Amino acid sequence: MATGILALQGAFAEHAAMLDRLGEPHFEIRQARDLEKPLDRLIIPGGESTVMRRLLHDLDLFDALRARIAEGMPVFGTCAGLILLAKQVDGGVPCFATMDIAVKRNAYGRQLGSFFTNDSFEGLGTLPMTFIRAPYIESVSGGAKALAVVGGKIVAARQDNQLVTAFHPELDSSTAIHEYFLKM
Ligand SMILES: NC(=O)CC[C@H](N)C(=O)O
Repeated sequence: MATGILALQGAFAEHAAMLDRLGEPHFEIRQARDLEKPLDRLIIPGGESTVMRRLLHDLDLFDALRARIAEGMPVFGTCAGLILLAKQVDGGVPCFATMDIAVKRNAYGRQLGSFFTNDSFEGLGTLPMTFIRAPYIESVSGGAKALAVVGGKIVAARQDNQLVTAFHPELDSSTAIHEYFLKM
């Protein structure tokens, strides 16, 4: 199985390191030509969702990737990646809009925007969670289901082939969420 990591901007190298730890092959997606390779699943990293959204269009990646996600290719979005998959974005503009979640960007405000906690994740037990200028999910609808709630806010969700976290599992020691994704 070939895992592509969107590598336009942000924390793509950390996801690559995580997949290396799991012995899982991967490649970077930087330009349309990279989509000629077999692609079985996609990771969209954290970073700046506004910049990534613009680059996806400028580099002609948007339509092909959106079609693949809509067809059911497994996709894992962390932080900015979560924002890019959401149908509704408070404080931003939807991008792929394939997931029935409403998200709030930079939701914790400047002071509290970055923090660390340990909290429970559906089916995986207690996991480390690093939040960096994080969004949270205001609501899930349709086929989307919450997988983790921290301080009353939904911070992870899944809808069929789409998995999102508001935090950054690629920055912590636990490989559990990446393993969960690789089994989807
Ligand atoms: N760490 C992150 O990915 C932050 C997301 C960023 N605040 C955004 O809106 O894109």
